[in-house]
Amino acid sequence: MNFTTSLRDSYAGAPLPLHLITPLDFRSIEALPASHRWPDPPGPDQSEQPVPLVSLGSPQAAKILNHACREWGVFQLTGHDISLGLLEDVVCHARRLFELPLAVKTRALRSASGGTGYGMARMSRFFDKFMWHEGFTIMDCCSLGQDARALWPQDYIPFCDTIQKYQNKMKKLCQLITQLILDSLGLSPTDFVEWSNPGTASTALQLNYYPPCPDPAHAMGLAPHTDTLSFTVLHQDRCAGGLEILKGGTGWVPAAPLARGALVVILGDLVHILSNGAYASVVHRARVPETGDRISVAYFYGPSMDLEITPVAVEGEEQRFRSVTVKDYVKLKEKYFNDALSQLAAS
Ligand SMILES: C=C1C[C@]23C[C@H]1CC[C@H]2[C@@]12CCC[C@@](C)(C(=O)O1)[C@H]2[C@@H]3C(=O)O
Ligand SMILES: O=C(O)CCC(=O)C(=O)O
Ligand SMILES: [Fe+2]
Repeated sequence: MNFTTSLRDSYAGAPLPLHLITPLDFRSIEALPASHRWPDPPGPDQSEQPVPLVSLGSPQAAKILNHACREWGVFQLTGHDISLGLLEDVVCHARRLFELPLAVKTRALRSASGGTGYGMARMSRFFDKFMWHEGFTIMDCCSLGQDARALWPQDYIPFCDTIQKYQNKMKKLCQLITQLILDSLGLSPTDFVEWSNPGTASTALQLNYYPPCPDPAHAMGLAPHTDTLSFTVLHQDRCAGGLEILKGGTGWVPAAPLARGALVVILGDLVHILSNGAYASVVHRARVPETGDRISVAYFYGPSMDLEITPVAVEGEEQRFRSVTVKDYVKLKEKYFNDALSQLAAS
């Protein structure tokens, strides 16, 4: 018997009402409804420098990574072994999924107390406006098969195969990224075993779809948030109108891929806690493109739900956060959302 909580179980606690799960039938909408109209979001601050680029294998990689984690909380990654072909396949399957009629997609609707399947972003309940967005969340092999069969009863295998291949590749890449981050924080190989055990890692894959929008300037793709786990590896299908990060709490900086196949690594709250705030999780949002639609594929990676995280304080610095297990932090985030980290502040 295994009593370890999975990421999936952790989201089963607080049931959500259906109107916070089922997206709008975006294709049938001709004007932006008031429910989806956001007060003018400030445009990006184009004067900023571009997000730092870490090229795996380059002699500069460790140095740039350290700088990027300290100053930005985000970096672009090239030199990884995820092929362009696989990245394109995943986007292609995501598109096939989101192009299904709403009635078919809702056959795989996330349940009120579930973490996986089709629906709005989980965080929707923390905002009074709705986002111009549909998502599909995958947390482990069982839910994948079940949800894919609900969508394509006869033809679910190609989708599952591609997703599984992507998850396997991403998991290996994330182990490597974890190693780089931990090394750069001066942690030991023992810590690495705990933080990146592929057998107990907490992972989730999220397909994001931003449909064509009648009024992109007043719509919000994904509202500002930080990601919960250690970090997120994001693939974007286009080079404009997408991810923006909040730099230094002031301006929104676009983080479109700098090269074909460049992935964006977004630091999450668990690395923020571990690094005692030195590698801060970065607030980010997604805009809606001016024309056409947009797809992004986010892979969330973290350690076992049972791992207790204790901040590593450097140079006699005070410990800024209390120690917390991953599962307790996930609960705090579900309750307090963007205030979860301050709930953890050491008194
Ligand atoms: C492992 C994760 C990470 C989740 C929850 C769960 C599965 C879905 C992820 C997202 C995806 C969209 C933004 C976010 C804020 C959301 O609402 O759902 C993410 C959240 C988090 O990073 O907190
Ligand atoms: O679509 C994007 O660019 C952002 C996606 C994101 O932030 C997420 O899935 O958590
Ligand atoms: Fe995110």
